[in-house]
Amino acid sequence: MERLLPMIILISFFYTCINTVKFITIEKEKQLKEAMKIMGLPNWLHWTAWFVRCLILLLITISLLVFLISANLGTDLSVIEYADWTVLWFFFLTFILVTICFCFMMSVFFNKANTAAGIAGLMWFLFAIPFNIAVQNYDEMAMGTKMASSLLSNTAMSFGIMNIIRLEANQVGLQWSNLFSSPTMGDDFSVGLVMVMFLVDALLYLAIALYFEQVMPGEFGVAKPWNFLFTRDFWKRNRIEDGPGMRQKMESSAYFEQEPNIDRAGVRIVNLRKVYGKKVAVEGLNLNMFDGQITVLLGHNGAGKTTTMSMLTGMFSPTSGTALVNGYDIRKDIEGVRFSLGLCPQHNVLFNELTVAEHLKFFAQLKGVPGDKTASEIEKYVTLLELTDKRNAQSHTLSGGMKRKLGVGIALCGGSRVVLLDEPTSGMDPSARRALWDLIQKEKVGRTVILSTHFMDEADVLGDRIAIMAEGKLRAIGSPFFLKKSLGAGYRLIC
Ligand SMILES: Nc1ncnc2c1ncn2[C@@H]1O[C@H](COP(=O)(O)OP(=O)(O)OP(=O)(O)O)[C@@H](O)[C@H]1O
Repeated sequence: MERLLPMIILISFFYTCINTVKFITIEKEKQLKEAMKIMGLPNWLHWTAWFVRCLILLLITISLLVFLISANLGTDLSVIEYADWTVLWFFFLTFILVTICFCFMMSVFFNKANTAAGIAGLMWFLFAIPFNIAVQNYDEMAMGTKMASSLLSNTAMSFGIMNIIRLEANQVGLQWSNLFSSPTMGDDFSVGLVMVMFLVDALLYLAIALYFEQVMPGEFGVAKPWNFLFTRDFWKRNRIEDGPGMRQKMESSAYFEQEPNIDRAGVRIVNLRKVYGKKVAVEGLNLNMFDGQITVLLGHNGAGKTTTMSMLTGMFSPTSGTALVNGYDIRKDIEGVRFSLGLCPQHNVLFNELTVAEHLKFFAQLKGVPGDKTASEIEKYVTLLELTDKRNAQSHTLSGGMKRKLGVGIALCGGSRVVLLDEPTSGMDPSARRALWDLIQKEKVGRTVILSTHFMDEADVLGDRIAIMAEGKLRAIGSPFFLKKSLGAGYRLIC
């Protein structure tokens, strides 16, 4: 029983454990986590939500387990006769705290959900190996060795169960009064010490998870330097107030129009460069995008528009150069950048089970809209997006065009100051495109809107300024009128 019971407990936690790792990693894999963080989800809230969810599930598991092993049901599992069930329950409660932190730790190292779940399942049982090796000569083991092996939570749990069974054999059982006494003469290791080790392990696993999440964020996200904890930027929010003083002299030429006379630029891009392996996706980009204007990034497939936007939102880190978004530096303070950002990514990032209204509510609240104002915010965007009939439809039941509309609504809601729309009208019919154009025009007041497209007509209608990109470089920038004048070819009909 000393070996069998730990194994039964490991198996009963196994399913919840690998599922938790899987679902946390799915959020990462499908970019949902980054999308939520871009629109204001604080990291602590993300982990707390997962913690509470797992805690509830595992509390049910341990309550059933304690009932099965300690109630006198006459089954093979009814092995506990003398122990106080409240101490047992508390023992398992500390074990589930460390188990949740174990799941968090496993999930940060992988980008693919199935790989993460597979490896986590394997590690779950590997973490119990030291116990299975040590169990034969447990009584001869030094205290230090027992403590060190207990850094693996499942080994610590197995030691704990072993002591609980020995206390049963002594016909006293585990009680609050003997929590820190060993059932074996001359041994200092006890169930109480195991519980202390659970808490030490939980803190250790959580620290590993939070640290590696920052330095190895995976496919999406900006990696912090390994010593980020010791840098000033990590502890101090650093905002540069934008205004006339920030105005740089931009050379005007045949293809580059003089900048408009607007004081505040929501986005200032300085020498931004991104290289994927050997492919230079964005090369030395210098561009300012102003308040109250729609700046269109126009370019063919592969011109570098999405890469530029991804760097502005912190989805990818730049190879060199930087940008100030609303005064925050994308290399140093991505949380500050995200404070005022709304994003409609190129591929719809929606929760299948949430309805249109629930999406708007969730993202509006993430961006800080107070509870009593969310209803009017939902109403406003459901009406503007012409999705009134679909307000209670789950997102997976919407058509492609409706999903794009919802994505734009999510980006705009909550008063985002800087709004990035990556090909917002792709897959829409002509009338829906025109309706969306009207909406974007109406909503640009007081915001810096950046929109990418490869449709010339869209750029012409929407763009206050159009930045033409090709092969990662800015080739021309100016108002539609300026560009038509300087780049226009062919016939000209003047009426
Ligand atoms: N994750 C990646 N790994 C390697 N190369 C990439 C990656 N993402 C983009 N690229 C390359 O970088 C270049 C710019 O791609 P990007 O997606 O930014 O272009 P785009 O202008 O947004 O095109 P589209 O209109 O098709 O979305 C392309 O040549 C693309 O193949």
